[in-house]
Amino acid sequence: MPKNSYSINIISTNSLTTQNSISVDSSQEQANYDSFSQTPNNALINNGRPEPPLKNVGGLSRPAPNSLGSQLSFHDIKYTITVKNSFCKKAEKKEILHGLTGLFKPGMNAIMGPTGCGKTTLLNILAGRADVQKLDGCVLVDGMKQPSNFRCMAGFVAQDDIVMGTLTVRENFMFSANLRLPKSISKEEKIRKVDNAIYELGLTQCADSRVGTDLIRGVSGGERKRTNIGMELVISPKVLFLDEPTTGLDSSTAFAVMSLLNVSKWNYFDIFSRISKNGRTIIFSIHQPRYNIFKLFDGMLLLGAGRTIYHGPASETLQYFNSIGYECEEHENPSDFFLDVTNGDSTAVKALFKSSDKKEGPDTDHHVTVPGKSLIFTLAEEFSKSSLADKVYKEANAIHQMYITKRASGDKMKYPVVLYATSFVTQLYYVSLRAIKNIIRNPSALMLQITIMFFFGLFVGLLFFKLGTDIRGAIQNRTGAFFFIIMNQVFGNLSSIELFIKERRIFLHECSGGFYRVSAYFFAKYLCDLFPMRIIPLTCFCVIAYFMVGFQMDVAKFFIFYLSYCLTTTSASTIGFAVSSSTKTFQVAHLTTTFIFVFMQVFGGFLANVTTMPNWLSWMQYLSIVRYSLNALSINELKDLVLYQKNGSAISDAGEEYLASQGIRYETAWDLWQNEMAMAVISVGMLTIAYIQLLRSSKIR
Ligand SMILES: Nc1ncnc2c1ncn2[C@@H]1O[C@H](COP(=O)(O)OP(=O)(O)OP(=O)(O)O)[C@@H](O)[C@H]1O
Repeated sequence: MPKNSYSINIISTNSLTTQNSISVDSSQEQANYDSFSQTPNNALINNGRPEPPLKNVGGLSRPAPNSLGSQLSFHDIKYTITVKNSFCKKAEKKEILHGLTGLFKPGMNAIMGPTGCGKTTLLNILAGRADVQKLDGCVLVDGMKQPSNFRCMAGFVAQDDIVMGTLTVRENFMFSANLRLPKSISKEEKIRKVDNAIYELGLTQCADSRVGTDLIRGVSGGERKRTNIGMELVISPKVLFLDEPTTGLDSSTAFAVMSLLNVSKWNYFDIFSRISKNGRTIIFSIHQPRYNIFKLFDGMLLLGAGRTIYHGPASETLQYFNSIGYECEEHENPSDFFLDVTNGDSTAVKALFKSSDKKEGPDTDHHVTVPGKSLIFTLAEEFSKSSLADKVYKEANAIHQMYITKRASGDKMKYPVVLYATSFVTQLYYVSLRAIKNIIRNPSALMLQITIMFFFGLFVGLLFFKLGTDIRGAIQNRTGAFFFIIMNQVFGNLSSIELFIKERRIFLHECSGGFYRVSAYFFAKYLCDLFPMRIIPLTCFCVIAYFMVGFQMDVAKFFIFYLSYCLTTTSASTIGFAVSSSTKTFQVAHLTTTFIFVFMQVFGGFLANVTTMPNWLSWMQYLSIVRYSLNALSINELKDLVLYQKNGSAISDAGEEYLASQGIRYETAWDLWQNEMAMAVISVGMLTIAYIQLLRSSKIR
């Protein structure tokens, strides 16, 4: 027997039972399970060559009936997207998945198929992460309607690694455990779970190394992938979804990762205590796994152009294809063979020629001459007619029928809804802690902001050093200083646009995974940006500039100056937040925010006198934070300012005269405070927009 000959090997001795939390009698349950499990005798497939049985397909036996995993069934799933190929063309509807039905049980369930066949789309649907507007059909979890927040209960490892690179592996695991495990679990228990995860995932060596970002070298690709998986395993979800977990890994690392997942069938984190040997449900999409990975699979769904080509026990796949006339060559990897079959090329097609005389084989000419979709269509039809499909569909339909019957009889059959594991305050605390760690570990942005403000304060101070009270330049120089200060503060806050764009993927992933509420993330990010990145640098600037320039030496006036400056900063930065939470790209956010700031500058009162503007245009000054800021600073400084002529005579109302000429009302305290209020209102308004946009984006998938 050649070492590398592949065949399906069947376990027949293990107790083939399943968990099924819907109330079916045990015989029915056993029957249901068996239809999805391996055939009881060693099968002779691979063109009839006998193979010794695998000791253990998947390395482990089937999970016990009281398994910790869930059973997911999906019924007539259709997913339709709207595609607009060009600006002039009308949008067209495109169906990606064409009425898929099936079920996944505790164990390792693979979704395979060529690129673009709809694996990720189906995975997202099963994980409750797909856009329900585009979805037709239903997904049942343990025979009950999938709750809308199912994504909070299940683990999901995305195709691209999404993990905070500035934190260490351990810190990332702790972040997940602290936010997603309930309060009832003690701190010590959480630490134990994290330690176990680190140990079991083989991350002990790099547990205290940073994961790494685009700029900072961190752990290796395989360790990064395992960190992503660990973030989900640490909460021991009943169902774990993984989108192409082996992509980008070398074959032995890929095997190591998949073997670890296979272990998790056995109630991953109880593996030491051996409390139980119950399995979890692991569903993943995968491209072309090597043979020893393929051997780990229990269930398999092979897709082609959104249709089912095969669905059933992984160990029966080759047998099935053999039965319809496709033969896996002796040294060929089954995964490559499946792709060849669905793509209609290479060895699979050669096999077709060989098997063309088979009675039940497909129409060889048809396959060879009509590649692509029609081949897929034929394969899908072939499967739908098979006895295997009959078994799977019967089982899935029985679950669906039971759900419909129970619902009709008034039983809501709702899956228990799990809300967030932690409170708003806890979430705010941990997200803030992470944000602060991020700033401390990547201090260049903060240091740059403080340094720029420090030097800019010095520059303004030197340029307008000790302005004095000589009437010839006092007012012009003061308004010039205000211009510098306001423009510096407004445009200096362009950096705020990166707040929600930079971490957008992490936010969407974590929000979908039930780490935190949008509000907790929003306030944590805002507060952790506001104080270190805005308030500290501006305080530095204010103190230097105010005293060097020599504005009026009055405590109240200094604090009003400081407040006006704070409000200018916050309103400018919140405009940046509102824009950045509404767009996905940095360039769009940058251009939009710059445009808004320039527009505000025009109506700010420096470049054009707003009193001389036509009415239809001058109202725009009320949208300008530059205008409010200038008004507040001017009233604060120029009111009650006594200036002196060359001959030494005092002029007490020169400042007021200037204010009047600019259309700035200054008589009452309200005239000053209404400008401060306006900036505060703009800040709150922009924060509200930013929050709503973030909330919206967390729901768009
Ligand atoms: N939002 C979308 N807009 C346009 N096309 C989409 C969208 N979502 C999915 N598709 C298309 O639907 C098909 C299935 O996509 P999906 O990502 O599910 O495939 P896949 O099997 O996971 O592919 P891969 O293996 O390359 O990751 C592809 O042709 C894809 O281009």
